[in-house]
Amino acid sequence: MNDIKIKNLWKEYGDNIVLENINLDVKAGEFVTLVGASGCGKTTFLKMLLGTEQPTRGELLLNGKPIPSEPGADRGIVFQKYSVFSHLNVVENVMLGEEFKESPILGRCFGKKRQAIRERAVALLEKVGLDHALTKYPSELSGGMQQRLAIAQALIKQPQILLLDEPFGALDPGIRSDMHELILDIWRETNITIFMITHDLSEGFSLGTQLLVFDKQRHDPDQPNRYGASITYDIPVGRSRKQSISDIQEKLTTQQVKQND
Ligand SMILES: Nc1ncnc2c1ncn2[C@@H]1O[C@H](COP(=O)(O)OP(=O)(O)OP(=O)(O)O)[C@@H](O)[C@H]1O
Repeated sequence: MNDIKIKNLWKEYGDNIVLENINLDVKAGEFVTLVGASGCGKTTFLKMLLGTEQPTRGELLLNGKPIPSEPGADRGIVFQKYSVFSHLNVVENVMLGEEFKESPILGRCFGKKRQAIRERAVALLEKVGLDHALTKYPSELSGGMQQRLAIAQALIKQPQILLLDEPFGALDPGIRSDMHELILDIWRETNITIFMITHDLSEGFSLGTQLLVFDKQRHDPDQPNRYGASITYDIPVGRSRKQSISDIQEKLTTQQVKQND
């Protein structure tokens, strides 16, 4: 099991308090969606789960132990901007992570080992609907195809936790709904824990099982960095809807207006 427990977590950059007093329990296999005003610290939060940023204070526990302070194969991430390698073709992009794991110096395997990695990569590309484009380069792919590739790239390491930072934000609505189906299929098949940032509250409600709203509870107009955001709503969704979308939407809009003042 990969339960996550967060206790009184703070993140500060110098005198900019980004996150304060974050407390959270996430059971393995949840699909957690994160919403909040721009700049309130959602990406920073994902980076702490990934291990590329460290909390200033507090505890971030995975199965009762501190999350390792560096990225590991158990946690994969997909960003909004395409994070694939432009000089590698589709199948090579997916194989790369595994080749580096097997051969850290060369980053390339040979013979049967390479063949086995290739077969796994092709199977994943089939799952994300890119098996017809194995030898294409990223510049030849649409935005949706590049995000499918980035998802396959993250999945080849068989992570227990998948972190998605607005993965569909740049895509057209039709493509987005295809991507929703894809990510839900992957989540159901693998029982992986997903954390996904979105600016679209209805996406957060419809995809997630647990919706988190990040917001500042205290605000000082003269010192905007004095207080950080915390989790103001932690709602089970998909099962029950205790709060309405419009209620939360109103709070988010108010927060955005305050930040823009
Ligand atoms: N490496 C860093 N050094 C200093 N400040 C940083 C660093 N990374 C992020 N910040 C600051 O932390 C705050 C939160 O940024 P973050 O990117 O986490 O917000 P966000 O909620 O993901 O925003 P958006 O929705 O616009 O992507 C911002 O004020 C940002 O300037």
